[in-house]
Amino acid sequence: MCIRRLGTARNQEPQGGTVGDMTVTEELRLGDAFAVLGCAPLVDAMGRVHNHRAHVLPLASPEPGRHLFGQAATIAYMPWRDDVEQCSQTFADFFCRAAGESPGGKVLVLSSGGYPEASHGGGTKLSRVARHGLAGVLADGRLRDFGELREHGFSTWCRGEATRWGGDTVTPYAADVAVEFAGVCIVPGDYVFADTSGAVVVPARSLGRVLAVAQEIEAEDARSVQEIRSERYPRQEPS
Ligand SMILES: O=C([O-])CC(=O)C(=O)O
Ligand SMILES: [Mg+2]
Repeated sequence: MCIRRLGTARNQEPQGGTVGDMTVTEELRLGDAFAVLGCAPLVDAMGRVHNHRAHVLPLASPEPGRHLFGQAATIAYMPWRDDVEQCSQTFADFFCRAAGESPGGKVLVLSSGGYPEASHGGGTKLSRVARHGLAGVLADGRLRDFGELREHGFSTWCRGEATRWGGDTVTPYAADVAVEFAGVCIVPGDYVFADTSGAVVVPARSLGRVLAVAQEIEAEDARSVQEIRSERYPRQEPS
């Protein structure tokens, strides 16, 4: 059974408590800091701190004004088979294993299972995200019922809307494991941020460093814009 500790969907008031090592207030503040920066400086900062790919190209959302931030709770999808035991387990089982004992504020991450055009869930199954206080959903596949997802109040980013049920194409296979997401490795507990520009995945232990470097990059960019404002045209090379 899922244990609901916190309500941190972005339309809800924080109810106190902790998310991982952080209080809910600290995590909301951090999410706001990410939102102010946006994806590009965060991706640049990841490039300075780490060598691996950390960015996802823009996704679709039922409510693009809602950014998504939180620690990844992962479900790995696979192509559906009629003879594999996992394919007969329910989405609820995988959801609870992914979200763990403290689902509040987490981001449910769904890998594509090789079929990004297939539906990976919809308004009914994903109503658990609101019920158990997760921040939202990041799906490398399509989702159904955009209208319902919008009403649930959490933030959703995915490959687009689907109308056809996808349960005979893809199926949850494992929970709380590393997943491949659009060419990026997402490990449970990584921080993910998504907005209209795309998404970025930050290892939990690098969070403070990446945020600080992204803020430095923003300051460098602001200085460059100031210099460009007083630039002569054509540029005069120093003699
Ligand atoms: O049934 C599904 O797999 C997807 C869906 O529409 C829902 O969860 O509402
Ligand atoms: Mg539905």
